[in-house]
Amino acid sequence: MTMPGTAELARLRHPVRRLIGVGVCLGGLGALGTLVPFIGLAELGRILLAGGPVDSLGIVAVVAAVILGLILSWVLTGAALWVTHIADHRLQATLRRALVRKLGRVPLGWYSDKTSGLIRKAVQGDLKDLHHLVAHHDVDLAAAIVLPIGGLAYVIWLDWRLGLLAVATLPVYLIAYAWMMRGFADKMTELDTTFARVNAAIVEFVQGIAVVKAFGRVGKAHEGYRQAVTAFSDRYTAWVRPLLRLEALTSMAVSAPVILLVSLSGGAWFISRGWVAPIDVLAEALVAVVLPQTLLTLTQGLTAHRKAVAAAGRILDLLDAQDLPVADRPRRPEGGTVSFDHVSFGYAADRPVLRDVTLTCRPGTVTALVGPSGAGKSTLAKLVPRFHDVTAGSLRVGGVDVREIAPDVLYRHVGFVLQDVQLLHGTVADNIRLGRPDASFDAVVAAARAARIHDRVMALPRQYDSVLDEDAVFSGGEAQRISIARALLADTPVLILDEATAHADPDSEARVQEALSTVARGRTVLVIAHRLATITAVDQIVVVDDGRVSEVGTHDHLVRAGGLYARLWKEATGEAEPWGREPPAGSARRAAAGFQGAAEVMR
Ligand SMILES: Nc1ncnc2c1ncn2[C@@H]1O[C@H](COP(=O)(O)OP(=O)(O)OP(=O)(O)O)[C@@H](O)[C@H]1O
Repeated sequence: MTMPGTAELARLRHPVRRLIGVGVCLGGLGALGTLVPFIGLAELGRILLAGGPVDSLGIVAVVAAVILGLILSWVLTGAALWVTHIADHRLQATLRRALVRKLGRVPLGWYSDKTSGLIRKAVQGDLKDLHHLVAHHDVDLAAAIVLPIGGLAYVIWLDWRLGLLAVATLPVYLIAYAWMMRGFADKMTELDTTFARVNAAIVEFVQGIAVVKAFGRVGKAHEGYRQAVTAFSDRYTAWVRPLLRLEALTSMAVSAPVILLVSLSGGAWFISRGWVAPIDVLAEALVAVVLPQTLLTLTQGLTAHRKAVAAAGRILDLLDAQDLPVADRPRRPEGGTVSFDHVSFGYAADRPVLRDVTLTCRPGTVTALVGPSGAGKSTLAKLVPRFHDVTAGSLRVGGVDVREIAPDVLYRHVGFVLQDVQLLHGTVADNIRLGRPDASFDAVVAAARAARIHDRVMALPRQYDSVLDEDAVFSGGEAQRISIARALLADTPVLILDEATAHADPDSEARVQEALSTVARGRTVLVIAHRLATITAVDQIVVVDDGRVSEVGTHDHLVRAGGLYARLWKEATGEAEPWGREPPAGSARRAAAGFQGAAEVMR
């Protein structure tokens, strides 16, 4: 993550820069107003201590000026904060909209556990953390600059030597503070890293508690957490303890008694030399006491500011994510043919995952991608709905390069059922309707029936109106069948199916396979097959090995060829004769019924 500099922060605050500017001006004027009572007190003293009759009119004028100054100061500071809080609300709304727009424009492959965590943090925490940066920091800073400058200007106007006296103790504080803050960023990074270890130890402990307990390792897991906490607390104490002692000493330099002592004793000497009048010393002492307050306000806001800057960095990282490139003049795909033409792709530039893949999948056929784990099957299939864009070659759907199809048109053309099914918080019917919100209830039921999930839904307390995670809790296999119903209702000409590996329960698996066979009818289907027994009857089996297509053919053809597929088939089934036509008995035979059924339905 990049820590934003001034330019980046200015970019983030750009939409509300005028409001912040108004807030800063009002805050600066308000800060000047706080000087009025102090100057007024000094002037009052000057009038009262002057010889001769008391100037009552002068007193009234000064008191009126003090009251007016106080009221103005409150009103202006209040108005400044009101304006910057409006800016904060506007910026939050603008950034929320920008984040939502960005989420709609990034490629699907951008979404991962890491980015989902970042989005959650940005929306839940980071936007709130910006509050200090927008609503307070600049106003505080304006006051911290204007108040000392105004106060000092007044004292210097009285006598320049009094100006020096007013800031006499400040250098002690500033030098000590700079010494304490040396290496602050590095120390904070170090502490953040140690604290991240504490968090990781907590997460590890909580997530793995079942396994840890089952294997009787609770003591060991506790130990990891204890060590992480001790390391953090040792480092923190080692850094902070000497600083606290020093801070206690140096903050004395800007405390009111010390400032008054310096001002009055120094002032007495000035008076004895005939440089200034006694009342001028009083005015200087009052102003000198106020000056350090602004510094303290700034340092107190330092942690909130630091948090806000880090939050701004994370938000900018999200907003700067690369958009999915969209063609200026998009074209519409015709039909459901999917063709890979010398396609290469890699997640990192120096590590190709797919190399020179050429392949055609025709409407009304089922193509199964098989191969060793990590060979690139999922990556290949996910290129079709543009989870990522090819790095070389071309991938066409309906005769048009996917990069030339408008994303919404592409998503209406290519549906996918992934292993990691995402069901949304909402009713069962809404979840099935996701791809076609205007579908009738009858169409929803028909899709659920075809996906073999209707009976299960009817057994729920509120049937199709049951809400996920409230009165509808589905097993992995059932969730997959809901997502199959969703794909069926969306009725896309091309369908990508990531065959579920997680649902080993034979009954659930057989039902998922049955459901898939219905979906396959009349479409171009690309199946990522993890169990070979389920795809023996498909039209085309594509063997992917280390990112290349190593074999293409039907089950019989590939088994006879005696290559990688034949070896995988033998391993999967334990058959002595790899060229045996019949799928093995038991669960594999049951599973095989799925895509065989699909292929038969299509013929
Ligand atoms: N989002 C990603 N970022 C970086 N590398 C990835 C990503 N997804 C997959 N890979 C890598 O790409 C390679 C191919 O992965 P892929 O998931 O396509 O293989 P697969 O054949 O589908 O494997 P499996 O059968 O185990 O699911 C692997 O080395 C994997 O680590």
